[in-house]
Amino acid sequence: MAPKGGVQKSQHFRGFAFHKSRGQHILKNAAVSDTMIEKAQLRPTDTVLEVGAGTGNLTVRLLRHAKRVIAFEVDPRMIIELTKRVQALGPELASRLEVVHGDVLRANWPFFDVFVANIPYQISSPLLFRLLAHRPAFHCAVIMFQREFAQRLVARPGDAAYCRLAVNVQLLARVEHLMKVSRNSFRPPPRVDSSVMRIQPRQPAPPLDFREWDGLLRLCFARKHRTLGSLFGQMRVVRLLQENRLLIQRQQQQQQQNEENDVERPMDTTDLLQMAHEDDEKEEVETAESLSSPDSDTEQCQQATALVRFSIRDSSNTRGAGSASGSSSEDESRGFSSSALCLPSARVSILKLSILVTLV
Ligand SMILES: C[S@@+](CC[C@H](N)C(=O)[O-])C[C@H]1O[C@@H](n2cnc3c(N)ncnc32)[C@H](O)[C@@H]1O
Repeated sequence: MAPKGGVQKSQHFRGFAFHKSRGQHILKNAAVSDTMIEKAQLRPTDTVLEVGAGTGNLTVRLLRHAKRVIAFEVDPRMIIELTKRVQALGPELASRLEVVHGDVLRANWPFFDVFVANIPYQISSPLLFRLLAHRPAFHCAVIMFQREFAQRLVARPGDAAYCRLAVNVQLLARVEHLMKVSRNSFRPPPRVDSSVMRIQPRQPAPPLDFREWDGLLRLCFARKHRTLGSLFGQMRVVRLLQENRLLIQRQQQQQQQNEENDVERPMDTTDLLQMAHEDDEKEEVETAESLSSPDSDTEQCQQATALVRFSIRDSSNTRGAGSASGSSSEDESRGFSSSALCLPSARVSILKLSILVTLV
């Protein structure tokens, strides 16, 4: 059955239609596949993870260079084609392939050394953060992205494309633009251009509380054209940060009283994963809102700080304080805590921000 979102009926492969909603644009340019594999610098001992194997144009090449390839694919029709194709290559190569049927974002991921994929673009952001949160960390990833998304990944301070995504990804990984790929390299051709990127996780990962960090970034990027100085100079923002501080203090006191034996959950990359899902969507919404509202500076700032404030309440609720009135399920789903968003700590985090942004 065709998934929701439409089928490009004019584009068929061996009798079946490509589903646009699943990002089914087969990479037909063999030179691009070969370059991706070359840039991944595969060793014969490597286990490779591929997402969206499709009919196997990349997969069959990967099998020739790696010890093992684990390929996720959501569409059973593609899996049938892929399996037939790989079996025709002989038992030795076929035995190196493990195909996993299902949505990669819902699956548990195995261990892998290298990630190589021409992914469905609609899952770029969650997939990327899932990658960066994966432990043990992989050696390198070579990924085809939509060009605009790729440009955001490498954007530097001052660039129009500089955003939370850029800061977060560059904080956690070295990101490199490897090559531009035209839409004619795919069948059917997508409406957008593409770029191949190399991503190498920084090891060890910076010792940060990712929820705290992302809470701060949300404030910093709440209004794109506002400087940090003017943002944090606003009385409204300062007042909200002070309120946050009081809330945190109350939360800590309550925690001490009620949960003496409770150990604080260590910060881990799950927090990073959580924020990633919200990253792009939130930014797009914010951009749309800011365009439609000429006087949205303070509103956006209020929204960002209000979200932070709600999250503190939510976080105290999950520790047994009951349900706070006024917190929507959307707020609850955000799940970032804000110990950094109390005033003194926010100053420290701004310092951290400038140091880290300078470093990456
Ligand atoms: C851009 S095509 C790439 C196909 C092939 N790797 C190639 O380069 O020719 C993306 C593939 O990802 C699959 N796909 C889409 N969403 C997926 C998901 N959530 N999990 C796993 N595979 C997915 C699609 O069915 C499609 O085969």
